[in-house]
Amino acid sequence: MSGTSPALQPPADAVKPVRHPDAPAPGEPLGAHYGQCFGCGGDQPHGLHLVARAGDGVTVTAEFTVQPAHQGAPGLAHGGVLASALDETLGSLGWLLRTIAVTGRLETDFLLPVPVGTTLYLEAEVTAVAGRKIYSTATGRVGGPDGPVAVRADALFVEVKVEHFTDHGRPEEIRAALDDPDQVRRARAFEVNP
Ligand SMILES: CCCCC/C=C\C/C=C\C/C=C\C/C=C\CCCC(=O)SCCNC(=O)CCNC(=O)[C@H](O)C(C)(C)COP(=O)(O)OP(=O)(O)OC[C@H]1O[C@@H](n2cnc3c(N)ncnc32)[C@H](O)[C@@H]1OP(=O)(O)O
Repeated sequence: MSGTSPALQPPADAVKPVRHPDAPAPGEPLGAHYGQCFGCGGDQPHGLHLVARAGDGVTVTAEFTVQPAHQGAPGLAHGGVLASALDETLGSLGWLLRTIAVTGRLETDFLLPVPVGTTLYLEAEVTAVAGRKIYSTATGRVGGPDGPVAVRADALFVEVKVEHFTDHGRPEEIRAALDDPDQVRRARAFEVNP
């Protein structure tokens, strides 16, 4: 069963997404947007360490292998962790639009149990854009990139300014991020007009 609530139906004035001319080339790894990110950060010991690559158009692919720290039931991935993997993959679409956006709504279907040790093969695509609202969809397959869909999601991301983070993040992490030239460069890579 899957379905999308009215909140995730693009409005009549929505347009097709446009891949930014400076988007990473298809196949290029996107890297982490923040080293401490639970989804993609390399410095987060129990994080997902999800690795995403640019696809064609406004799409990305990603892989994530379920670790023992990600269990809900014995030997099975926690649903919230799988939702995080979908959220992270959908979030990485911002690299292709060069837009900073945060998840407003995420609707997830869990179709198959996912054992520890499984690699989840994720794909995400922006389907429509309406002003600051970015509509997108994602799947996570098991057994290979063409295997059965274990999880899927539809989402609404909302474009924000960098002040969304600097105004609301805990000051010590924000200070550290602003003092890190690599972090500032990564944040700018998301923005059309840094
Ligand atoms: C140098 C330091 C830099 C540090 C930054 C570092 C790196 C930055 C780079 C990239 C990072 C970017 C993203 C991270 C990537 C991946 C991680 C995965 C993604 C996430 O995990 S991210 C965390 C979870 N996420 C949140 O923490 C959001 C909390 N939330 C809010 O911050 C607000 O809620 C916000 C901003 C969403 C909206 O607030 P707002 O005031 O700006 O705008 P407003 O409310 O007017 O909404 C505008 C239009 O969206 C519609 N709309 C809004 N929400 C809706 C909903 N839920 N359902 C249906 N429609 C909705 C409205 O109905 C309206 O529609 P309309 O225009 O038609 O009226």
